[in-house]
Amino acid sequence: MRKFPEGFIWGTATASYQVEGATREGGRGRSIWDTFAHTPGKVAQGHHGDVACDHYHRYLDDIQLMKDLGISSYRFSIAWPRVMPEKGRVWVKGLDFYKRLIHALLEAGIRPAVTIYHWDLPQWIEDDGGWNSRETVSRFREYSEILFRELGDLVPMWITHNEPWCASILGYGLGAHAPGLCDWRRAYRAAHHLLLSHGHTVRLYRELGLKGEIGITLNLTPVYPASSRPEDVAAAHRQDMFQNRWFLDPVLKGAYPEELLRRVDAVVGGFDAVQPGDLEVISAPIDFLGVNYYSRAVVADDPADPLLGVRHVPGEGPRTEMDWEVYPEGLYDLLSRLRRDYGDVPIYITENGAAYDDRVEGGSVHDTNRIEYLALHFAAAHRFLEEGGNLRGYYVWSLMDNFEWAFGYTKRFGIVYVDYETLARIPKDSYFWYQQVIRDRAIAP
Ligand SMILES: OC[C@@H]1[C@@H](O)[C@H](O)[C@@H](O)c2nc(CNc3ccccc3)cn21
Repeated sequence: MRKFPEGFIWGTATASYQVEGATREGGRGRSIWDTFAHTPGKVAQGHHGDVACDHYHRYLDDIQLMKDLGISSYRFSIAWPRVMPEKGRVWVKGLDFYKRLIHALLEAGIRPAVTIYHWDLPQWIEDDGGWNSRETVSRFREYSEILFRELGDLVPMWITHNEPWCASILGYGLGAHAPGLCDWRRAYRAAHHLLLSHGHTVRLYRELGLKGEIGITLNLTPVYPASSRPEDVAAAHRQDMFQNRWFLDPVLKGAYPEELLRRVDAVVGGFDAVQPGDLEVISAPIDFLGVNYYSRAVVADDPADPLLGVRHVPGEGPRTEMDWEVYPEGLYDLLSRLRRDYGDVPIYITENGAAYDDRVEGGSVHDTNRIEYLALHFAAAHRFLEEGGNLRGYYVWSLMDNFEWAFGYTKRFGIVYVDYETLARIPKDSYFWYQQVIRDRAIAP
């Protein structure tokens, strides 16, 4: 058996817009994802989060599932539109649901890990410029201060942002996510303001003297060259800069990659969002780095690509329902690279999991493919730990099937199946497998 350390944190993760529903309850205002999902053509089959998994009303049953699972921590996000539903209005009572949720988690012996922002920006803030506007930085700090003052003594772990790369590139550059804009200049500016708001919020957390830990979650994708040809190796370097170092370097080294700044200058005419002192704020020391890992990228040189001169090529591994290659070695390589290039920063894997075409058969879901995926990735994490890696915990994405952004409910990541007709929860075989791993604090050799 491959044992994990005493005190290793086993968890599961979700996000507000993906599971809560109740989008018109408790005084909640509209988010950019309400707008985006209700815009025809943006989300598969016209799906939206109005009901989702109805976690807002079923959270006690879901906590019982977590308690039976045996996890020590649950990562979830707070919906900003519940606290700032409209311009000029703060609705602290919008936190009542989260206070109930947190107290119930603590009573169940489960450590709450709160993501302050997981993409559901209040629509009125987007109407005011959203993450393209520097004003949103101060609004995010104001929002964070409300959370810290209301929940700071109850919540021991805070994540400022989930995947600023996605929020900026997918939301403002490629238009695949809310708010659905296709403007690279806004994407770069949004990325900078997301990072700046992270730094100010970390500083605020320190100023308030709160006793927990705070960090940021980045989606990180190790990049491999399609061949050993120098031009493919150079292409992988460029993709790594765009995919990973763009956010890792400012947060952990206090500087953007020089080559990125040159490309931004060439593509959008300069990085006018950066002001003196910003990078010092962004690199405020953090207590941990949250890593979301799902798969790797393999790239070849392609001069025809205007942005980076790269072409993605498929890896040779099996694929999940998201058409992502199953490549557990990439997790080990990623964690080792972080330790090598960024020092011994404590790491939590804040998301890892897979979507598969799960079917209910006689009241069970035999998701052996997901068990295999998780076993291979747990083994990669264990290898890193064995080499002295500073890995604190692992949050499986996701506790339950949920709203998978532009794919709607067509992709299932949960270790618990959700019947969207009845909202019944059915623990999958992977739930019971994970339950045993937690009991053993080990995986089979
Ligand atoms: O797609 C699965 C999850 C998603 O449900 C989470 O909300 C989000 O935090 C998340 N991030 C990734 C990895 N990054 C990513 C890459 C391409 C598109 C969307 C997300 C996967 N996931």
